[in-house]
Amino acid sequence: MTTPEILLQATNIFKNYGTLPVLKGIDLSIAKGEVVSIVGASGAGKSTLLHILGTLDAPDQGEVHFSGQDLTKMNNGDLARFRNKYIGFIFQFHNLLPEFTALENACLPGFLAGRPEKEVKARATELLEMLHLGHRLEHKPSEMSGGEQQRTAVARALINSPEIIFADEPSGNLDSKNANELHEIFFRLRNELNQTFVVVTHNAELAGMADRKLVMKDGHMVA
Ligand SMILES: Nc1ncnc2c1ncn2[C@@H]1O[C@H](COP(=O)(O)OP(=O)(O)OP(=O)(O)O)[C@@H](O)[C@H]1O
Repeated sequence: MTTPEILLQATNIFKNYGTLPVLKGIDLSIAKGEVVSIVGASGAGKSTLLHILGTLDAPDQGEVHFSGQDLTKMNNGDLARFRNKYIGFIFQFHNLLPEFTALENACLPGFLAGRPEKEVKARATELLEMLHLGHRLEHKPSEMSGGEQQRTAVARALINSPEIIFADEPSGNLDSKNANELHEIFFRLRNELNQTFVVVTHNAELAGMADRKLVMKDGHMVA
């Protein structure tokens, strides 16, 4: 058996909000092509950890290595470029821009990366079609269902072919049918594209489907 390629490694992560200790020495590593779920009670520190792993926030102490680079040593400009190129995000509330269509929303990170417009639009169209949104390209978020909006956010997360996708309660706002469809998409993307996912979820079914389930309690990883 070949050793899995470690994509992301976090070591001894600590984070306080003021006097509140939230992360108390977290170690974890994520291999390429893995779907890892992070579960735990409300307030355990899951979102805080996800934000640090995704470079949206910095730890007070500890290191996050991505393909060997120490992200905690990068300046903000380099981090923003790094994030745009290598990381995709999916949040509970899709965070789509209301005045833009599905196609335009999905294109945005590609435009920010400075890629050619034609190439980005073609890829966004392909992704939206793959996510069964070919008939919704010109619809604005308010003209789409919750499931359609969230699938648009998936296309946006995938547009720059990120190495890793961080999802924070991605199905928290969906009914069970749309939630199941979204979960199936994650595993299809993993199986077909070897896409790596780290998913914070309260959905027991999704957490159980993951290759590994990490459990957080009071700022510690307990399993
Ligand atoms: N920006 C912030 N400023 C101050 N405290 C914060 C901030 N963000 C989070 N916290 C606190 O840190 C703790 C951990 O929050 P976090 O959102 O990481 O938990 P969680 O495990 O994701 O919870 P949930 O399942 O409810 O989303 C909580 O007590 C929260 O109130």
